[in-house]
Order: sequence, then structure tokens, then C-alpha cells
Amino acid sequence: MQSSTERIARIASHLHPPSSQMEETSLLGRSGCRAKGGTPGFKVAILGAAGGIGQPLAMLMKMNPLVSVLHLYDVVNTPGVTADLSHMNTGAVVRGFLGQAQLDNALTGMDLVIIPAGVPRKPGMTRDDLFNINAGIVRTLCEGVTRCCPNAIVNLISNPVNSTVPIAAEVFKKAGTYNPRRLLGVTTLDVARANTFVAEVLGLDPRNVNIPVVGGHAGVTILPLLSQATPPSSFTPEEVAYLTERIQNGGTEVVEAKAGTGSATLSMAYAAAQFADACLRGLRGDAGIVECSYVASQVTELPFFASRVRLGRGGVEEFLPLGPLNEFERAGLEKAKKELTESIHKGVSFIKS
Ligand SMILES: NC(=O)C1=CN([C@@H]2O[C@H](COP(=O)(O)OP(=O)(O)OC[C@H]3O[C@@H](n4cnc5c(N)ncnc54)[C@H](O)[C@@H]3O)[C@@H](O)[C@H]2O)C=CC1
Ligand SMILES: O=C([O-])CC(=O)C(=O)O
Repeated sequence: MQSSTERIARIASHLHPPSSQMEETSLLGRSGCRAKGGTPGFKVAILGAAGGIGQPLAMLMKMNPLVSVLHLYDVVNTPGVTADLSHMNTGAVVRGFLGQAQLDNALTGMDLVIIPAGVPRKPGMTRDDLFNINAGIVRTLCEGVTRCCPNAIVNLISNPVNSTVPIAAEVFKKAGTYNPRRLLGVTTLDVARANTFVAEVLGLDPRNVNIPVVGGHAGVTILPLLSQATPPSSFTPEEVAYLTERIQNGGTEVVEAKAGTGSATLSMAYAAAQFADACLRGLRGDAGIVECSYVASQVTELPFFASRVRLGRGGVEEFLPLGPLNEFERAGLEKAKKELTESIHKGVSFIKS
């Protein structure tokens, strides 16, 4: 007679046969399945897909009905992330790519490339402290874009965004593939934070609040235009000071709370997925899609600047004017421009010199 342990072991081995046994006994391998390929839609690659932002972002893009093919590239761990996400019964087909030898395959044929690859901050660091490591990572990945999908829209998340977007632009210029309307620095998290914190102060639902955030994506370069809030709202000077400071330091607030284990990942993945969705809807030809983004710009005298842009089939189709600024915002703009000038110069020099 069998002991209960033996009985459980027998049932368990039946339910979960070892994978080698599954291969031997299964009559139907994956190659024998009847699938004809994915649903119609866009092809999206995430570079840095196994990271803190990359994984939840990959999940959100796997859930996006506009995505038919999702390529996940990283230098570590993509096989596991890919296997995991590939069991979700959504339309996008997921494929994993590991290490630089597979970068070109990951990028070939992509419509949208989202880049959250690189190291995050620890407490006490500025985003600019990440430059030395992340600049080289962004250069290598953007060189892949020039080779394999020069017409793709690129959403750049890796910090310091104020410098990595100019780096990407120089890489594309060097290769002769630069289209400034298709390179977009992701600043959506600044808008998400502004909407959330303003809603808290005003006692509103954050989904009904919209605050343009212009300038760049670091400290004083993050300039929320509270005077242009939707719905139109007035703020006391104390509220303006509190909100501006909190929005500008939102990243640091998370870095300190995470106490050395990284920076914003979940809220960033959410923001990046929203921005990517806006880019895809633009590519599809939807009208009236307006987002803030850090792009090559003529809105100010600076070559790169974050402001509201209208997205369409060509990427950025229109730069919306800054609109009227109050005295506090005009002073903030001057401070932002001073720091941005240096960050842009640093990025451009990294490739040129
Ligand atoms: N634009 C924004 O608003 C925000 C930007 N960030 C930035 O995003 C970046 C990523 O942050 P996390 O995901 O938290 O970092 P993480 O360290 O968790 O993940 C980064 C991933 O990049 C991968 N990676 C490193 N070198 C690579 C290469 N050469 N090619 C491909 N993948 C590579 C790593 O293996 C890792 O999986 C950081 O630079 C961070 O500062 C973070 C939050 C907001
Ligand atoms: O603060 C950081 O280092 C990450 C980031 O860009 C953000 O959360 O806005």
C-alpha cells in the first residue's frame, strides 16, 4: 500500500511533469500550434526591459491593444520576464532578446522604441551624477536604432534626460538618420505628479486636473505652469511655493523613501505607458493628442526644451506656445534655461568630442 507522501508525489508528478519529460511525451510542440501570428498593430521594443521600470512597463505595453509585437531587450534576465509576460492572454506577441549580440534583432522593424536602460539614483545623487554611466548606454542603444529602425519613434527615459536626449540626437545626426520630430524625452511623470499634488491641494479628482510642466526633467528645470491649470484655479503664494517645490523634487522624494534601492519605477512605468500610448495613437492618425515632452524645440532659444506638443503620424507635429506666464513662472523659466543650457552642452559634447 502507498504512503500518503508517495501518493502526493505521484499526483504532483502527473500535474507538473519535469520539462524534459514534457518534451518527450508531448505530441504537440509550440511549432505545431495553429497560431498565424499576432493581431494587427504596432511593433514596440523596450530596451532595459528587465529593470525596475522595464518590467511593469513591459506588462502595461503587453496590455495595450495597439501593440501587436513587443520586443524585450536587456543585458540580463529577459528570458524569464518574456516567459512570464507571454502567458498573458492579450494580443501582443512577446519576444525576448538578451545581450548586445541580440540588440539588432530586437530593434529590426520596430515602430516605437522605449528606452529605460541605465542606472538609477541613490540618495544624495543628482540625475546628472548618472551621466558617466548612462551616456554610454544610451549611445550604444541609439546606434542600434540608426542601424535597424531609423524611422522609429524613440521615447527616452534614461537619466539625465536633459542630456541623454541631446546625446541621442547627436548619434542620429552622425548616422544621417536624425528626425527631430521622432525623438522624445519622457517627462510625463512630472505632469502626473503635478496633477496628483495639485488635486490633493484643491480637493479634486487627479484625473480631472491637468498642469502643463515645461523646461526639462531635473530640479529647477522642472517648471510647472500652475497659472495654466485645468480646471482654472487660483493658488495662494504658499500653495505655489509648496507645489512647485514638491513637483520639482518628486523624484528625490521617491529616491529617499526607497533608501538606496532605486528611484521611481511603478509611477514611471505608468507614466511611460501613457506617453507611449499617446505616441501610438498619434501614429495611428488620431487627432488632438497633446502631451508634454522634452524635444528639439523652437519654443525658446534653447535647442531642446520640454513643452506641450501635438503628436501625430510623424511624431511631433506641432509645438504649442508656452502661453502667458506670471512673474513667478518667468523667474523660474530663467533659472531652468540656465541649467538646461549646461546639460544640453554636456550631452552634445559627449558625442562630438
Ligand atoms: N524620465 C523619467 O521621468 C525617469 C527616468 N528614470 C531613469 O530610468 C532609468 C532606469 O531606471 P530603473 O528601471 O529604476 O533602473 P534599473 O536598474 O532597475 O533597471 C535598468 C535596466 O537597464 C538595464 N541595462 C543596463 N545597461 C544596459 C544596456 N547597455 N542595454 C540594455 N539594458 C541595460 C539593466 O540591466 C536593468 O535591467 C534610470 O536612468 C533612471 O534614472 C527613472 C524614473 C523616472
Ligand atoms: O529622480 C530620479 O532619479 C528618477 C526620476 O527621474 C524621477 O523620479 O523623476
